[in-house]
Amino acid sequence: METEKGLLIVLSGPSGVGKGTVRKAIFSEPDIQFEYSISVTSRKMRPGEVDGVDYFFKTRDEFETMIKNDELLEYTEYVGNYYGTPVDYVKKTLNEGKDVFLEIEVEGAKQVRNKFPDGLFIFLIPPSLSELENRIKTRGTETDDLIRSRMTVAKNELKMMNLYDYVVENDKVEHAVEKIKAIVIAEHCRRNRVEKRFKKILGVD
Ligand SMILES: Nc1ncnc2c1ncn2[C@@H]1O[C@H](COP(=O)(O)OP(=O)(O)OP(=O)(O)O)[C@@H](O)[C@H]1O
Ligand SMILES: Nc1nc2c(ncn2[C@@H]2O[C@H](COP(=O)(O)O)[C@@H](O)[C@H]2O)c(=O)[nH]1
Repeated sequence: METEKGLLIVLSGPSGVGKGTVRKAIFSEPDIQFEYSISVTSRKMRPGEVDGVDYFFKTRDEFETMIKNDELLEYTEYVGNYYGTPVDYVKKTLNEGKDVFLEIEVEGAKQVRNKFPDGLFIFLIPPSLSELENRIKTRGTETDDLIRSRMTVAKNELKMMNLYDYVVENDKVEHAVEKIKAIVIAEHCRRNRVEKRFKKILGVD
């Protein structure tokens, strides 16, 4: 019998809204059944980041070779650095019937939507623009110039929220996590997957 493909879950939203924080909180839950797709980037490693855990860190040349070799499902140049999703991992994992979770910016999400129209696209929004700026500043990883660039991009990205299946406000991390988990369960139900899963667990046809 052919294995049913997993669900591709895409979490996107403007820089600083809390995508990484929410994603880490989701993956720290014991019952979570998604596989996280680690992105490739040409950006410099931040203190505390680990190659192969937070990102696969590459030089610009290495990244451009990956583009030429068609190794990326999507990629973009964001505020001076490349970011992309390795295609083989995503396809292999979905084919094994596992859900794959991407945490990417808006341009990349648009490219994924074109290739995987059946994916589940969730857009994270901040409680306000001033709170968004406050979060980027508080993180303390960007210079003032980069904060301004990220805020300019963010204002345009927020206009794209109507292209998503769901919009989730990240007021409190734990609320956003619960909402995203509920959305994924609802989508599985809508696509008749939960019923199949329970039947498998219960051993009924
Ligand atoms: N719900 C929240 N309430 C308050 N602060 C938050 C919340 N979620 C995230 N933050 C804080 O906001 C800052 C930005 O969060 P994070 O790095 O997760 O954002 P991001 O969307 O992944 O950013 P980027 O796109 O730049 O990688 C961090 O300092 C984080 O601790
Ligand atoms: N299009 C893609 N965007 C990605 C990917 N991995 C991360 N990102 C997004 O880039 C920005 C900046 O990230 P940072 O780590 O430098 O703060 C942020 O919005 C990420 O979500 C990817 O593979 N493709």
